[in-house]
Amino acid sequence: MAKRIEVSGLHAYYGQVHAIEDISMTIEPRSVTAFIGPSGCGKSTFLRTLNRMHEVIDGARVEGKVMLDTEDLYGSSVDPVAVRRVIGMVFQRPNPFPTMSIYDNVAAGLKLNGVRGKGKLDEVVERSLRGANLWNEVKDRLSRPGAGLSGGQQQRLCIARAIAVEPQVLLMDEPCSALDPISTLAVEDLVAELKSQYTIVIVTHNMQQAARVSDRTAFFNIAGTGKPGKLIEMDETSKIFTNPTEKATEDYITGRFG
Ligand SMILES: Nc1ncnc2c1ncn2[C@@H]1O[C@H](COP(=O)(O)OP(=O)(O)OP(=O)(O)O)[C@@H](O)[C@H]1O
Repeated sequence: MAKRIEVSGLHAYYGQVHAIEDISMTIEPRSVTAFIGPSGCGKSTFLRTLNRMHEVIDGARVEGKVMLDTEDLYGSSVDPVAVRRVIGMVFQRPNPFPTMSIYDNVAAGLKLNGVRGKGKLDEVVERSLRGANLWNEVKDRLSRPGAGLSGGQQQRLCIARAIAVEPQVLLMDEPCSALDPISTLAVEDLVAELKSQYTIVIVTHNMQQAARVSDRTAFFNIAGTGKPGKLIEMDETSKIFTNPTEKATEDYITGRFG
């Protein structure tokens, strides 16, 4: 299921604003890749170019190439909605559909994909909630609103919703920033389990988190206000955190940045 992402020469713009410049990298399947870097360096923008979410913003555009195994995601015959289906996304703030039950939150994407039949839906909902380490906490209240769960539970519900449709890649944009430390650990444990099946990319401001959950880390930086963000280096996480090649990376991870 997991696929490799190969990015080459990627630029992203918001109207006249050149947000990220000339990014090339390979994101390996069945592993976790972390994106770190100071605020405004374009981590979230770059993440959103990987599943064609960037272009939903008025005036936003992308140049360059993103390959998902052998498929060119920006190819002229590619449907962006289909791309978003195979490259799922989990956002900073848990965003369950507020009026829907826990069950329907997880089943929504399946129903949209035309899956019918209670037996099949029940099976996928249970498997996804188990996969998100949430089943035991919610199995007796599946018909209650998803919005009634705690923040950490809501985030795991959003992860269950994302994995229910069996994506090939899971993009996570600061998925723990609104969570308490216990819920954060629950989500990190989950990420560690999911990586055996998925290609996972996680944007995080928390460097301990990047060190705990990721196999490879990409450090992005920005030369100054109004300048585009750039990829400075990408390597094994242990290398980035102990012996980075670039001085800018070392300054950032040791807190000397700025
Ligand atoms: N909707 C938008 N319209 C115009 N400019 C935007 C928009 N979203 C982001 N930008 C700009 O693009 C640049 C990169 O922003 P982005 O949010 O990707 O950075 P980031 O590294 O994820 O930041 P943070 O860590 O603070 O979330 C910034 O200069 C930002 O102001």
